[in-house]
Amino acid sequence: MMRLLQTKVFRIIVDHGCRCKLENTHKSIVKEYSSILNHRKNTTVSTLYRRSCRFYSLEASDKQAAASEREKFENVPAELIRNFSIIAHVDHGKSTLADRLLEITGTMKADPSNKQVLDRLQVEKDRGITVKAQSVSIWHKSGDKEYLLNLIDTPGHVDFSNEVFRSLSACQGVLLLVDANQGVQAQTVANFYLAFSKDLVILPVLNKIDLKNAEPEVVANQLQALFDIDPSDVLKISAKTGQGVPALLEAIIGRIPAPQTDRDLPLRALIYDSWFDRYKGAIVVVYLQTGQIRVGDHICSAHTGIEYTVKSVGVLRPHQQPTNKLSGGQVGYIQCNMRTTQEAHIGDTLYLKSQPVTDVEQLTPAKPMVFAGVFPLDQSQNPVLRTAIEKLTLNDPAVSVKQDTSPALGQGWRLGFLGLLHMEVFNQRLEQEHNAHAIITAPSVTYKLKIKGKKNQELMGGETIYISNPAHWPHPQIIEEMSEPIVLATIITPDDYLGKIMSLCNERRGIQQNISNIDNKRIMLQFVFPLNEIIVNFHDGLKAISSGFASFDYEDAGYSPTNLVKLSILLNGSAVDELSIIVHHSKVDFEGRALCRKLVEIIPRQMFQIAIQATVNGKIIARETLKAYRKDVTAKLYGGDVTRRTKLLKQQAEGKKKMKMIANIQIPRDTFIEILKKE
Ligand SMILES: Nc1nc2c(ncn2[C@@H]2O[C@H](COP(=O)(O)OP(=O)(O)OP(=O)(O)O)[C@@H](O)[C@H]2O)c(=O)[nH]1
Repeated sequence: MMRLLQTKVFRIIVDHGCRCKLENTHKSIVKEYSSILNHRKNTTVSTLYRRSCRFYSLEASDKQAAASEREKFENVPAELIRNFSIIAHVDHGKSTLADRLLEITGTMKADPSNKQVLDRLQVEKDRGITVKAQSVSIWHKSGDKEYLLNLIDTPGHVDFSNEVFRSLSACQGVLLLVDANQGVQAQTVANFYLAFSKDLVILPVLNKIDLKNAEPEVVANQLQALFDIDPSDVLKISAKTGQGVPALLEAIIGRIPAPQTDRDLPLRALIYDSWFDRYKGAIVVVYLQTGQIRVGDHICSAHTGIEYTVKSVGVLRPHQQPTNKLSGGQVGYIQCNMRTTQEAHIGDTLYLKSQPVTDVEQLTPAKPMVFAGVFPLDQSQNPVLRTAIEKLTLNDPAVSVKQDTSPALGQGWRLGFLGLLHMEVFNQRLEQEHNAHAIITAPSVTYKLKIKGKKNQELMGGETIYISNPAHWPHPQIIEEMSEPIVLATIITPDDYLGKIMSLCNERRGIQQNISNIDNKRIMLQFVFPLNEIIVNFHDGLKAISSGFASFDYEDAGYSPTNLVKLSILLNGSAVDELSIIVHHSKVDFEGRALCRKLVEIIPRQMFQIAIQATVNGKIIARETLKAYRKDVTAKLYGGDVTRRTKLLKQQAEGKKKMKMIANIQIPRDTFIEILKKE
């Protein structure tokens, strides 16, 4: 009977001209019809017929709705478009505001489980931070007009400010979000000046006004004191409860200008983001400055000159929604079979082959600040790691990549990152998104060295070289001058913590430049720091001594003369260059002792004793001894089941896989980073 009914159901569908669908999606139709089939005992064939007709007429109306929405996207006039980013200090509520905007405009159903939906990467969910800017197109009705709002949720952490910078090239305005409880923080200042320098309209928005400690008036006054923002222009919202968000939507429409574009001019599509799709290759996210682009168009890259045929275009909702064309002023994606990561160049402009354009806008590429070696656990995993790095750098173009080799770790790469968090996130994404496991060496900055007069070793006399790998540090006798990268840092703190923060800055060789009051409780400090003093642990240290209240941001400030030495590590007499670091001469003894102490903690005891020594120019300055010990994991087992013993030994073997054999010593793969983390 069941068979008969099923057959009838499918025949009915076939009779309604859905043969193709039936044949193609047999399983899914059975699933979709399961509710009908579940009631089959009491259902007549004619009821099934009626239900199936309703089902398909519903599907047809869905299709119609999708087609009319596609048309809406294709025909939206530029005057009805608003392109903006949400920028703010870490945790001031950007992603939560994006959630509310999606809900209030009906792009996403209101549901308490909708939390930071634009933070789609696993690493973002794990860490609760945004690391990747995410664009989304939403419709909003205001009066009798429907507007297309293209919003970009950006990261807040200083290491990802490059994402903010790129996103701003697709915008005419920004929402500068400030937590009404915490007030203006270091990244608020940095983000304000970034948007200001790009001549964007800035909508100041105070968030979290639902919190009982919120002080919207005080924070509005801070904005006035620092940025000359009129307090009456400041909007007050709670991204969590939605309070004030409808008024914010009206302000976006009223105060942010529509993009200035001419759709009759030749196409100029600025690439500001990209990602890699396993089946479709590189997909680029573009802002159309002028012109139009359609599926089937022949386009060229201004950067590489390579030609492509457009396979698909569309908008991000935030999933990909295909359209037939994109027009000037719009933000959307283009898939055109770009095969390699180098082809999808951020800041590149795509134009129509038939209408070449010149003088294209260029986005300055991000400048990596921190460098580290990345090596496979064993050389057989080299191809996997290479592919993973290639794909990930497409999604994270701020990472620079160069081939590298190390005597102990083999063939690998030297990667440049914007900061330590960026490096950790990249490593986590390699593992989570590409299942590629790597050893990452201690991060270092790029030093500038001038080599003495005549030709020395491989180097030319008088030559200036840049060294980011301590293993390549030349002999001190041939160095004439050395300088290190410095940064101008901004710290904002309640005045109670000023004393402790000053001593931390002095300890890190900071030189004070400026101090000013933001209001009667908060102070803004500016310091120049050597970059290598703040890449590891400075931010955490600052947070710890200020109970989380101080915030920190920095920008590149060039190079400054210095006096540095290479601190090398010997394990049982063998130099392990991968563990060496460059330190200021005033800190050599302290750092040498700290490094040896750390290594004793990190390296597991082994069958033999290990001498750990720190040396500078061949002179030993610190030593620790790691005693011999064999961990017998089965020691606690008295007789019993042999499978239990094998299981323990297997677990021990798995643990060993995470180690690297260097100078005959098993070293855990995270040693290289752990040693730099100060106690
Ligand atoms: N009470 C209250 N909490 C809020 C509000 N907006 C955001 N939050 C909370 O603040 C925390 C940070 O919010 P996010 O939206 O992740 O902040 P973000 O600025 O996107 O963070 P990053 O992207 O990491 O810089 C979360 O715990 C939110 O629930 C608000 O209006 N009121």
